[in-house]
Parts: sequence; C-alpha cells; structure tokens
Amino acid sequence: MWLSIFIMIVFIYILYRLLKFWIYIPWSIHRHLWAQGIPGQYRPVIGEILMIRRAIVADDPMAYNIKMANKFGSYYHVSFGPIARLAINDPLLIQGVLKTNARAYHKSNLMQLILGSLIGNENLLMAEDNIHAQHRRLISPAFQHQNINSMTSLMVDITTDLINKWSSTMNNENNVLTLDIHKEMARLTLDIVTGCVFGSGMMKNEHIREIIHEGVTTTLKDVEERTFNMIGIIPIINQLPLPSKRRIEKSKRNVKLAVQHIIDERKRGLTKSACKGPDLLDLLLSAHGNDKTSKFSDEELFQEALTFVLAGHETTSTLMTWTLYNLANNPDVCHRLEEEIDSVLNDNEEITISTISLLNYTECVLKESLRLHQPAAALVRTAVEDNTLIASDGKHIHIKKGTDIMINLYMLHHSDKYWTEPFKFDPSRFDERHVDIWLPFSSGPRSCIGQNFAMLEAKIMLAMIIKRFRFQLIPGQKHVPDIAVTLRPKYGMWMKVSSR
Ligand code: HEM
Repeated sequence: MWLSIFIMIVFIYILYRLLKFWIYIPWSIHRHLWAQGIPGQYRPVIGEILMIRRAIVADDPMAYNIKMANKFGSYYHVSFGPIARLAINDPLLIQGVLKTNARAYHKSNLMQLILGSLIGNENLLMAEDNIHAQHRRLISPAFQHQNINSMTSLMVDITTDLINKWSSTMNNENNVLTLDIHKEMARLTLDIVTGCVFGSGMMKNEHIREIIHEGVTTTLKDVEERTFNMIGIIPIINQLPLPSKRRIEKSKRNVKLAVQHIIDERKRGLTKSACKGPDLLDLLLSAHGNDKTSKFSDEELFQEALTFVLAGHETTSTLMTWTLYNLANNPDVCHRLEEEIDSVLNDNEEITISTISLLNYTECVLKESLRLHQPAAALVRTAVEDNTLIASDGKHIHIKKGTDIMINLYMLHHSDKYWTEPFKFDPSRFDERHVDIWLPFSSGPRSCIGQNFAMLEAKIMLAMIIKRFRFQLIPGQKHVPDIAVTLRPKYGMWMKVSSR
C-alpha cells in the first residue's frame, strides 16, 4: 500500500516536472513576448528542431536562421526543442545582453548541459557571477601581451615542424600534396595550444596527447548528437546511462587522469614550460590572491587547463581552414597577402613579435575570415532575472527570468544593413574599425580571454604557411559549415598544396 502511494507520488512528480518543462514554461515565455508585439512562432514540444535538422541534412545549415530573420526581422521568438528563445541579431540588443545587462544573464542551461557535461562548471567558460569574476581576475594576467608574446617561439617551432613535414613529403610526391587541410590545421592548433598550456610534459608524451585529442573531438560529437536528438536536453532522460552517456563519462575519466598526471608532474618539478617564459599551467599554478581561498583548487586547476585546450583548439583550426579556403577562392587577396608576407618575413631571420606586428594586411585577412566564417555562429544565454532590453528601433523588450536569448552572430556578420556586399571576402573593409558589429570573440565581461593568443597564433601560422605554399581547392567537394560547437567544415577541406 505505502509502496504504491510512493510510486504514485514519484510518478506524479516526474509528470509535473516534464509538463512544466515541455509545455508550461515555454508557452508562458512565448505569450509574454507576443503580448509585447514581438514577432515569432510557437511549435509546442519539439519547437523548430526538425526544421533545423532538415536544413542540416540538406547541407544548408544556416538556411533556417536566414529564413526566420527574413520573415521576422532582427528579433523574434522561436523554440529550440521545448526551450523558448528570443533570437536577436540587432547590435543594440546584443550589447544589452553581453554588456549593459550582462549581470542578468548566465550561460544557457543548454550550454551547461552540453559543455558543462564535458569540462564541468567550475571554470572560466562555464562559471557564473562571483566565481567567474574571481577566476577571470586570476587568469587574466596569463593572457597579458607580455606572457603571450613569450609563447611566440613555441608557436613558430611547432608550425616549422609542420612545414618541414609537408616539404619532405612533397619532395617524394612530385612537389604536390593532397591534404584535408582541416585535419592538418586541427592537429597543428591542438599541438600549439597543448604545448602552450602544458609544456614539455605534454609534448613528449604521445599517449597523453592521443587521449586528450580523442577525448575532446569524439566526445564533442556525442554531445552534439545528444543535443539534436534531444536526449541531452530533457531532464531525467539526460541522466540515463545510455551508450552515448557512458562513452562521454569514460572519455571524461580518461582525460581527467591524463591532465591530472601532467599537473602532478609539473607540481613535482618533473616537467617544465616549453615557452620562453612560463606556460599557462605555470601561470595557473601560481595564480593566487592575498588569501588561500582565492587559490585554485585541484579540481578548478584541472577544469581550467582543459577549458583552454577545448576553447582554443577547434575555434582556431576552424579559423585557419576557412581562411585558406577564402584565399584559394580569392587570388587577388592571396597575391596581396603574399606580397606583404614576403616583404616582412626574411628567410634567415628569427620570427619575433616585432616582425609579426608588421603584418597588418594578414590581420585584416584573418578578421574578414572571422566575419564571413565566425567559428562560433551563435551565443546562447538564459535570463536569471527580469530585465529590459532596448533595440535599435527604440523598442523596449521586457525579458522574463528563464527566457533563453540566442545571439545570432552569423546574421549580424552577414547583414547588408551593416556590411556592403556581406558575402564578399574583402579584407580591406577592416581598414576601418567595426566596434559592436564584428563580434567573433563576443564582447563584455564574458568575451574571449584567449583573443590575443588566438590572433597571434593565427598570424604566425598563416604567415609562415603562405610564405612557403600555395593552396588550390580540389574540385567537386561540398564546402558546408557544420552547425556544431563551431562552424568547422563538415566534409573536411581537401586542397592541393604546392611549393611557392
Ligand atoms: C579564433 C579563435 C577563437 C574564437 C573565435 C573564440 C571565440 C570565443 C567566444 C565567442 C567566446 C564567448 C563564448 C560565450 O560567451 O558563450 C569565447 C570565450 C572564451 N574563450 Fe575563446 N575563442 C577563440 C580562441 C580561444 C583561445 C585560443 C583560448 C585559450 C587559449 C580561448 C579561451 C576562451 C575562454 C577561457 C573563454 C571564456 C571566457 C569567459 O567566459 O570569461 N579562446 N571565445
């Protein structure tokens, strides 16, 4: 008897939670936005997920967002699965979420489920409020110019290894190589970021590198799959020990052991930085404030180190791959870039930070690639308190606690309101500054802390590679961005590489 009552209560509770999540909360958010005259549409339970999936399967992943923005304008409400969200690409609204009202927003619950399940929630990327502010304060010095500049020689050395590998293979194969450039760039950026974070302990240990590489790349695939089939989104269901969940957990355990091993070795003085100055692990280990409570715990240290690898790997390799793609499609731009690089980089001279600072057009090429193919297509936030946003047309939008906001960077970067010929690859547009409408690294207190690191690394890799090689796209390929954590090319990027 008591058991039956207990089972009944548990059943009613689960039903209540599911109905609240699937129906009540989304409906009340849509109703609140409609009441203010915000355009949008509401499909109960599955929302727009099938449309998005259809666009992805048709290899036109942006089609759905473009269609919605054309239909409704620069702000509208839709649903991702059961989750109601306001989609925005209006610069003033974006500024409201990222800067003016930043305190009223957290990373979305969805992102906590996706990335938090991989790297935890006690790190710079995922932590909120005071914990985030404390971590940001402790980590910021590590990303100051002086520290990052001391990593230049390691970035140069690792890129030189790749160039030498290509050159020697090329000599055996009629001076032309056929390569999946995305794979090459993914390996290169992983080597650089792990080298700059973990130093010699990492660089000498191929086994540990493989565990981290596998952990980061294959787990991200599982996590993405679980998002689009909604298993990863639905409360209770996302805790079930399904094969994908077990794979993620196993991979997390392996990565944790590997990273913990590297940290322990460094603490015991068995490994050291491979940069001219301290690496990011040294800087994390020495991060402390005036009292003990402001030092990183072992768990936080582990999560931060892994966050750097995760946040700094896919993003930069995606940037490099699309940049080489854009250059292959725009010979005039490539020619001007080669001229600049040839005049700045001298074969017999060491590449230093002052050489790199002369590469102005190279920087414009990278910025334009970050506009046309921004690695992060969208940012999603959840309102943690009621607040009001103001759009460029003067409209005041009251946002209820619990509303998800999708900041559509892709639409912002491709809008003809702000960019002339938005689909043209034209680096010279970056002769001017584009504050608040060029946001590949986001903006405000949660903007990318690795921005200077990424730009320095990309400039070094691009300049050194273009100095030595030309790239030609293999015809007949599909060049489709994968709408995953980053917009990496879904089918890779096959190119013919030849010596200049
Ligand atoms: C082209 C390369 C990169 C791009 C486009 C990029 C983009 C971004 C974006 C858009 C965010 C904000 C995410 C959000 O608000 O949800 C972010 C945050 C972050 N990025 Fe990057 N990133 C790049 C490279 C890097 C690198 C190389 C590192 C580290 C070595 C890094 C570390 C981080 C961290 C730790 C955060 C969280 C910052 C915070 O919340 O305080 N990123 N990045």
